[in-house]
Amino acid sequence: MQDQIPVTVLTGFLGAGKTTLLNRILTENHGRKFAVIINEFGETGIDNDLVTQADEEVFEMNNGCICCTVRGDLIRIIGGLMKRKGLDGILIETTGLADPAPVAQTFYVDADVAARTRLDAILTVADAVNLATHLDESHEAAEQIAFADIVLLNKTDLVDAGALAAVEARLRAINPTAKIIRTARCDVDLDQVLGLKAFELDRILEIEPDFMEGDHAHEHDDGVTSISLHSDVPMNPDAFQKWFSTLLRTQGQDLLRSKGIIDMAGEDERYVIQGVHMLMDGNHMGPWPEGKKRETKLVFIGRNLEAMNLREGFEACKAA
Ligand SMILES: Nc1nc2c(ncn2[C@@H]2O[C@H](COP(=O)(O)OP(=O)(O)OP(=O)(O)O)[C@@H](O)[C@H]2O)c(=O)[nH]1
Repeated sequence: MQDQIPVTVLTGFLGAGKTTLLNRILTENHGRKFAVIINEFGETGIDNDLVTQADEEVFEMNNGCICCTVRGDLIRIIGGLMKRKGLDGILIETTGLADPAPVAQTFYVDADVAARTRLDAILTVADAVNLATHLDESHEAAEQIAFADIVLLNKTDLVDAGALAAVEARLRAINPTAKIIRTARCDVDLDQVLGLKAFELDRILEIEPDFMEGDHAHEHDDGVTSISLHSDVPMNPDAFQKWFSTLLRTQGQDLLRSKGIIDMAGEDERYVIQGVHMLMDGNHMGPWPEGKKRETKLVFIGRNLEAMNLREGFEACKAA
C-alpha cells in the first residue's frame, strides 16, 4: 500500500484570513512540498495572484462552488496529483461561502481518492471582528466552525479582550472539541496546523449522520452574489481610492468581501486592494510579472450588489 498523502482543508468565512495562512504555510522554510488547490467565489480569480508563488503548484477552480458543482474537478486534480512523486501534502482553500462537509466527503466517497489520500484536518479561520455577524446571517459560517478540528481565531489585533472572550465562547458553543488558537495575521506554528491526524469521522457522523451517503444536499445563502469587473485601461489612483473607500464606508454592511489587483495610471507596481466589510487594506505588490499584461481585476461579493452601481462607479475611475 502506498503512503496516503495528507490533505488539509482550509476554510473560514469571506475575508477571515485563509489566503494569509496559506501564504504563511508556503513561505515558511519547512522543506516540505505542497500542492495547493484554490476555489473562489466569483468568476474572476484573484487569489491565485495573491498567493506567494513559491515552488508550489496552484490549481484554481473558479467555475462553481467546491462543495457543489466542482467536485468532479477536485477529484480530477487530486487524481493528477497522485501521480506525482515527492508531494508531502495537499492544501485546499475553499471559498468563504463553502460548507466544508461535502469537501471532506470527497475523501471518503471516491474510492481512488480515499485510497491515496488522508484527510488530516479541517482548519477553520475565524474573523474575531465579524464572526458573530456572519454566524447570525449565514449558516455556512456555522458549519465551518462545527466541522473544524482546529480554529484559528484570527484578527485578535483588532478586538479587545472582552470581545475576544465573547467570540470564543460563541465558537465553543458550536464546537466544544476543536482546538482554538488565537492569532493575528494567522501567526501560528505550522506544527500546530499541519500533520495532525486530527480529522475524526466519528465526530463528523455525530454532526451529520448521512455524511457517508453520497451527495450531500445543501443550500447556499441565495442572497449573496458576486460581480467581477475588468479593465485594460489603467485606473486614476485618486478617483479609484475615493470611490472604493466611499463604497466600503457606505455599503460595508452588505459588501462582505472585495478584492482586486489594480493597474494604477503612472505607477510601476501592481496595487492590491482588499476589503472585508468596512475595513480596507491597500498595498503595492511588486512589479507586474514578466509576460503578464497590465490589467485591473476587481471582485465584489455581497448582498444587494445591483443597487450599488458598481460597474458605473468603476468605469468612472478609468484614467482618461
Ligand atoms: N488586522 C488584521 N488584518 C488581517 C488579519 N488576517 C488577515 N487580515 C487582512 O484581512 C484581509 C483578508 O485576508 P485574506 O487572507 O485574504 O482572507 P481570506 O479568508 O483568504 O478571504 P477570501 O478568500 O476572499 O474569503 C486582508 O486584507 C488581510 O491582510 C489579522 O489578523 N489582522
